[in-house]
Amino acid sequence: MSSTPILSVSDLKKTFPDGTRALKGVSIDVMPGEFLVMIGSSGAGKSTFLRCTNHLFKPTSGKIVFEGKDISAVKGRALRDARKHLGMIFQGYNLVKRLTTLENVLLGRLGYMSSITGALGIYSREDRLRAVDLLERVGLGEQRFKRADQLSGGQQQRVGIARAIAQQARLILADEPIASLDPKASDTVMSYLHQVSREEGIACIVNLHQVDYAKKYADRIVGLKDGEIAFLGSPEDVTDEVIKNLYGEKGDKIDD
Ligand SMILES: Nc1ncnc2c1ncn2[C@@H]1O[C@H](COP(=O)(O)OP(=O)(O)OP(=O)(O)O)[C@@H](O)[C@H]1O
Repeated sequence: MSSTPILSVSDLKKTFPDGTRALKGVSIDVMPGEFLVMIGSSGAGKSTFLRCTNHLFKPTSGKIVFEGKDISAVKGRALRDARKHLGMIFQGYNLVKRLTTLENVLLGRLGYMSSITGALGIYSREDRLRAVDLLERVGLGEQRFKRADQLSGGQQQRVGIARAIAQQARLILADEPIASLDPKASDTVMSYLHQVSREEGIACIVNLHQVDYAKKYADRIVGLKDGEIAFLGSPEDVTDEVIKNLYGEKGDKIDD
């Protein structure tokens, strides 16, 4: 791993208009290719952190440096450019339901096309072949002509992973990618995500409720509590005491 972070967040704060202080000064560096998992109880600020990082929410203050560029206050074209290498796997923010699986992967190429070819969906042969290849890598080669809304939840998340690679993402933000999946589908999605992170050198920040999955896959774990980092360390350092501090009780377990 290189020693320059792909993402460097300093003193990020987010206060919502109703006065809720969701982030109270979060600082973290994410290294290229690093698989970081964020845990913490409901309302701790995990989603807000990811949404501020990709500007779905406007941060109240703080600095966000992505690929060496300060993107804290970018807008319009500069924001689109900044997001070019930022993959997102969000619940309900993921696929265009009426398009096929393959077309959804190809959407990852839009940032690299002119607005006309993009609007007309004129993808190069190279992009198409690569998209088919990527779907095969996430075990969905056979499903490529199926409409996205006919896929299972786990399959949809895997399309999101393929699309992020097509997009040449350098960082994937995944907000509870396995929240509504059964244990088998959860493990499949997590292992594909982890595998592409390793193989492509794509850094990931994954918000999870399940502590066991966090321990199984993470290089480092961030524990958020009341909008602040309460734990930052390796999976082995997540002791029962850490869990008790974060959740006030034992963390969720993989129940299969
Ligand atoms: N749009 C909003 N307006 C006001 N408060 C909000 C808004 N979005 C989130 N919050 C509040 O900010 C805090 C952090 O919420 P956030 O969704 O980031 O937590 P989380 O850790 O992702 O929780 P969960 O695991 O349940 O998704 C909570 O108190 C939440 O109620």
